[in-house]
Amino acid sequence: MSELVYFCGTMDCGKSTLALQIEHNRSARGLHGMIFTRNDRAGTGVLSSRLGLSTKAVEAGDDLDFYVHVVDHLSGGGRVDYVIADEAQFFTPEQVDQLARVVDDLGLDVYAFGITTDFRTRLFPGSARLVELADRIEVLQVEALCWCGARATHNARTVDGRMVVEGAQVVVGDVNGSAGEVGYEVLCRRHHTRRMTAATARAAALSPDVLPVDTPAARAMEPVPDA
Ligand SMILES: Nc1ncnc2c1ncn2[C@@H]1O[C@H](COP(=O)(O)OP(=O)(O)O)[C@@H](O)[C@H]1O
Ligand SMILES: Cc1cn([C@H]2C[C@H](O)[C@@H](COP(=O)(O)O)O2)c(=O)[nH]c1=O
Repeated sequence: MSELVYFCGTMDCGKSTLALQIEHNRSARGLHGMIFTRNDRAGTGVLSSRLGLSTKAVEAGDDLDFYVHVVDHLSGGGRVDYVIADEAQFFTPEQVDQLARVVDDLGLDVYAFGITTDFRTRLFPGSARLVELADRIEVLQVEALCWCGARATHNARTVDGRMVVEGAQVVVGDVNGSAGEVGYEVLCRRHHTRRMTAATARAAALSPDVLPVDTPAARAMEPVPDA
């Protein structure tokens, strides 16, 4: 039975890497995948992972109909055995309906990958529709970690290491943004709620106004004395 599977997690937890592994394993057995992405950091028409691997992909703008695209390919004599769709949070809800139709009407497995919530902890429209429609939701098992060592569950948007809570829902970027630019940092819920990033926690730990806290995480934040 074919399935719509939604693989989700925070930024930087290995979603694109898993997408590339699924593609590798299936193509190594002679199967043909159709690969889509949208707004990958590496550029248009490419699905890339931070491990350095990448593959060509169809850029899925708002006007792309996934179902029509796959049907057109099959009608032209092409072969499609499964579909991979990365950065699925950026898809429209209608596009997620089209992915479900690829499963139900064409009998193909669809593997979608994306973050569920934005920097304000709100669902992306595409992710919400995936949660509503997916046959299976898989949370990635490689945990991204908050600076405190807890499992990271939320994505913070940062500028110069400080969390920001205003701005457009979609701003393409990476963890560890450069100075003055929008970046992202994954945090546990407690530190997302307190708007405490690694940089602000470090600044607070160094401040003479703050009482010393003796926890492993606090010790890890302490400056290393000169040798
Ligand atoms: N230098 C490295 N050595 C080992 N693993 C790395 C390295 N750089 C990144 N990674 C792994 O890659 C993951 C990010 O993979 P990626 O597929 O780009 O994430 P996502 O698509 O979820 O944002 C990190 O969580 C880490 O596990
Ligand atoms: C939280 C959040 C993220 N984004 C962008 C930033 C990246 O370009 C992608 C996520 O990519 P990854 O492969 O999962 O690291 O989403 C955004 O536009 N808005 C946000 O709120």
